[in-house]
Amino acid sequence: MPFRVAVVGTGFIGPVHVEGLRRAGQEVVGILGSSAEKSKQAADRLRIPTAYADFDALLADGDVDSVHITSPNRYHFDQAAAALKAGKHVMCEKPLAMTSEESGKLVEIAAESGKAAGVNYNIRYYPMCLDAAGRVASGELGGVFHVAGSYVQDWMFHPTDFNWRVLASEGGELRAVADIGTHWLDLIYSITRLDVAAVCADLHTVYPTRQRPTGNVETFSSGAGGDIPTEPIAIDTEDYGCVMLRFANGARGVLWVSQVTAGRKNCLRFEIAGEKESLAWVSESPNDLWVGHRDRPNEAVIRDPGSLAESAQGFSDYPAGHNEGFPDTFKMCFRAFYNSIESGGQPNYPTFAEGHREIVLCEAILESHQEQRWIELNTK
Ligand SMILES: NC(=O)C1=CN([C@@H]2O[C@H](COP(=O)(O)OP(=O)(O)OC[C@H]3O[C@@H](n4cnc5c(N)ncnc54)[C@H](OP(=O)(O)O)[C@@H]3O)[C@@H](O)[C@H]2O)C=CC1
Ligand SMILES: O=C1CO[C@H](CO)[C@@H](O)[C@@H]1O
Repeated sequence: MPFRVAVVGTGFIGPVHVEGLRRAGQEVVGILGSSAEKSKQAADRLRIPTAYADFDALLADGDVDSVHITSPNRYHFDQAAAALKAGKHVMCEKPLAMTSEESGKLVEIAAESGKAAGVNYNIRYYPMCLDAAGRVASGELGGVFHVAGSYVQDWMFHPTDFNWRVLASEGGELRAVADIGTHWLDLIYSITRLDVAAVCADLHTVYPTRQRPTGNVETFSSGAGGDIPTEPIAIDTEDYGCVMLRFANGARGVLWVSQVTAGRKNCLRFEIAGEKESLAWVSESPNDLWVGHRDRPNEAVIRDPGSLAESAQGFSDYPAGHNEGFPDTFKMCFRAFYNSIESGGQPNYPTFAEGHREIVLCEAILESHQEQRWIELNTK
């Protein structure tokens, strides 16, 4: 029997969850938007049986086993806590909450509930990222020397580009680092299993003032431009960040994030230098993994379900040459989540504890920037 799932949020990523859930074999039974009218429109558009009038109606629906939260960040804590307390499994979008106080409480609430609680760090589920993790776990790479990479976009490039994320009150005190940087940090953790022991950060707001349209702007829709009426608004979150990292094993790292780099639509890159070889991957060509050698020719590995690392088996459905991409990662993350619930085994998905760790890291990054010094994290 499929799990019966309700999705919260009808913007950019809510429908991606609906599609991913269906492709993962689960049943989407209901949807909630920011109003009864928005719920109804989304239910009609996406062919979902129930449109909820409000969150209480969703919680009261005994047909719902599981809730996927894709509302803006500031709602995550209340909605995830209430859903767990109502006996539902929860898959919440990243970042898990606005502060580590909230995310820490969510970890406790999840444990008390006995329900499954995951955070949608979907990028882990690109098959070549899972394959990279398998290579590191098998010892093929040897110990990690250092890690470098970036997550770069251009959808905030113009001062007329606006979204709720640019306001700390809506998305949290950190923007580029929390919104996309935590994907990179989570991915590197999932591949190397190395904890970050200290951070040193430099953040920058390129546009301290933006033009806010007087109506709502959905993620990745075009910005204000044209004739849409706007008002100037002070921006209290960063467009850019550079973070130096020290890992618990002594390895070093550097992460660069930007939401104002023209032409980079949604580009995550990493390069991991190990004792025996290096690995590199770019989300713009996600079916390829580069393996670098000093004493023999480098390798360009093309995704092929038959030759993926053992731990990546089952997370790639299409033969080599039939590319898998962004929507597939949602399907695979949800497959991992629901398979783990069904099997009753250890979580094989990004947990609330891992989502909490990202928020702790974000706070250390902000503190480092504000105090212009290295900040150590408790890695015990
Ligand atoms: N893992 C990934 O790859 C991605 C993750 N995300 C994460 O997903 C979340 C949503 O982002 P995104 O889809 O881009 O944002 P959007 O603004 O495009 O969508 C948010 C949706 O939530 C609705 N909403 C607002 N308040 C509520 C509420 N109280 N209850 C239910 N729905 C509500 C909004 O309605 P209305 O428009 O009417 O206000 C809108 O439909 C964020 O946390 C973001 O970080 C986003 C993109 C990619
Ligand atoms: O998680 C995310 C990944 O990239 C998006 C675009 O796809 C975001 O900006 C976002 O919140």
